Amino acid sequence: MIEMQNVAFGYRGGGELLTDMSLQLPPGSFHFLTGPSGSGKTTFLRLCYADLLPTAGAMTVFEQPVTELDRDGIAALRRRIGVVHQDCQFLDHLPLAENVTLPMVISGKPVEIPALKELLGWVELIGHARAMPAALSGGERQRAALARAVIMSPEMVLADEPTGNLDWDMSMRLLQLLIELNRSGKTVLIATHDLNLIRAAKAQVAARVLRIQGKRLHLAGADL
Ligand SMILES: Nc1ncnc2c1ncn2[C@@H]1O[C@H](COP(=O)(O)OP(=O)(O)OP(=O)(O)O)[C@@H](O)[C@H]1O
Repeated sequence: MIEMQNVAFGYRGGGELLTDMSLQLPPGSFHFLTGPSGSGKTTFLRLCYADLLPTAGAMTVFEQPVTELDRDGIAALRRRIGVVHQDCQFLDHLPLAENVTLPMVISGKPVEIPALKELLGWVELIGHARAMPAALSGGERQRAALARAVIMSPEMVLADEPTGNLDWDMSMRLLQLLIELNRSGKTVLIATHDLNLIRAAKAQVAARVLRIQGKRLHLAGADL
């Protein structure tokens, strides 16, 4: 699903932030990505959904070499990936339901109310459909962001510190949703610094852990 061979990335004007990364993320797999603050986790996720392109090496997403895709190709690739951003990125003047359905509206797809209700029910936000983003708790925001990430039925879900500001119970609720998505066949990749979250997940799914250390990507051992 994602394959990297000796991939490197550096922001313009800086040196290499990530270097010599080789990796295979098979379809249906569940991975965590961890590493110190500033090590490049968000950057790595952005490479995965072709928001950034490698500065060296070979990388394919859904078997397509990302550096050879044109704008339409990249847009088509992104439609197959749902992203939960670190800061949720809601439009503050739109109620929750409109924020969740935004990807459908943008791509010109009709919003089917029963499907929307089912999705909001799944994330336990039916009663908050008309709430404005500012009136939501951290956990509600993250669940709404997850609903928005999966409304287009992506094959892969990437989440950037989805439990960053949540208490343990709320983190577990969100983790459960991500595990359910994986059990329904979706490939899941979660960036987190929370080792307890990783341990809790590993008790339930065959999750593997990638760690960024010293600009390189390592597959962590079974001890974590
Ligand atoms: N658009 C950008 N232009 C230049 N440098 C950037 C840009 N975005 C991030 N960086 C730098 O790249 C490095 C890695 O940032 P990134 O956000 O990927 O790390 P992270 O591991 O996700 O951090 P955190 O855990 O704190 O969210 C940081 O030093 C950051 O300042």
